[in-house]
Amino acid sequence: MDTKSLRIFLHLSESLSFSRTSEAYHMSPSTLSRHIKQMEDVVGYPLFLRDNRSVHLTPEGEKFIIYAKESLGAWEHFQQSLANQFQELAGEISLYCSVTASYSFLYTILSEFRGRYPKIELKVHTGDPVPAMERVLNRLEDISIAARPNHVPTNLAFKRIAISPLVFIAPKDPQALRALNANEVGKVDWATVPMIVSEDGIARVRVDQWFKQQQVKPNIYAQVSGNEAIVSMVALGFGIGVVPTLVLDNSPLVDSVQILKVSPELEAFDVGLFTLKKSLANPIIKAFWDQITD
Ligand SMILES: CC(=O)[C@](C)(O)C(=O)O
Repeated sequence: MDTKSLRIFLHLSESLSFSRTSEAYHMSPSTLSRHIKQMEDVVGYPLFLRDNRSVHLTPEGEKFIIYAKESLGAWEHFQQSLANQFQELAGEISLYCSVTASYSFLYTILSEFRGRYPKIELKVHTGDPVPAMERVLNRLEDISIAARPNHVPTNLAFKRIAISPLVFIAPKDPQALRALNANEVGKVDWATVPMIVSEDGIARVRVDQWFKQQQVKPNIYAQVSGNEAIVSMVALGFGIGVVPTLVLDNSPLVDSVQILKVSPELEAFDVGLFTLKKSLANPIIKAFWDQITD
């Protein structure tokens, strides 16, 4: 039976007045009567007893109220579930970050997001953080995690996740240290010590500036892409490196290296998410962005 008929029946079962119910449904009392008659034919029993002065429900009519309410409830429930399905955000986001960032941040970022938006699929690409911002600018990724440069392009939005000091690290083993002309912590011959630094990017800019300030030309032994590998090279005794502490904290080699106290200290990394400001008009990216609180 159609939902409109069920609603009309329920209205009449409450009003017990053909004139009021016909008015409510903008039909004449005789059309309403015909409607009810058709329903009674389908049900096979009279639903109402009527005479000139009053209208009463029959026992079958009473039972039919239960059926009508249940089926309308089920119908509404069904419609709601369709509506929810269309309102639920679905789609794909691509995210670029370093392996370290995936260890440190993805769990926190994604654990709530996954529950709230199960239909948003995530594509995570990991690698050297240096090109992370560029990849967003070039639309290779929707979002990336990286350190904020001193000048962020105006079409990019940035949201901080963490501050991580940028530190000089040396091998912990005293013999390995001595082999590097750095026999005492804090006493390093900066002109000769082999340096292991980022090939490029913010860390490299800061290290180069630091050496310039010291008026020393660094002896660059290795240029590495990806901070994790800098820790490995230093742990193996190849030189002194520069990495954000975040990378150290997540490195299996953390116990093989030590942080050197240097003055002045390097400017810390301001690590966070990048996306194109334009992309925030996309509800999926906006949903991801909005659930990050620094
Ligand atoms: C998140 C980031 O880009 C770091 C901290 O620099 C890294 O993981 O190397």
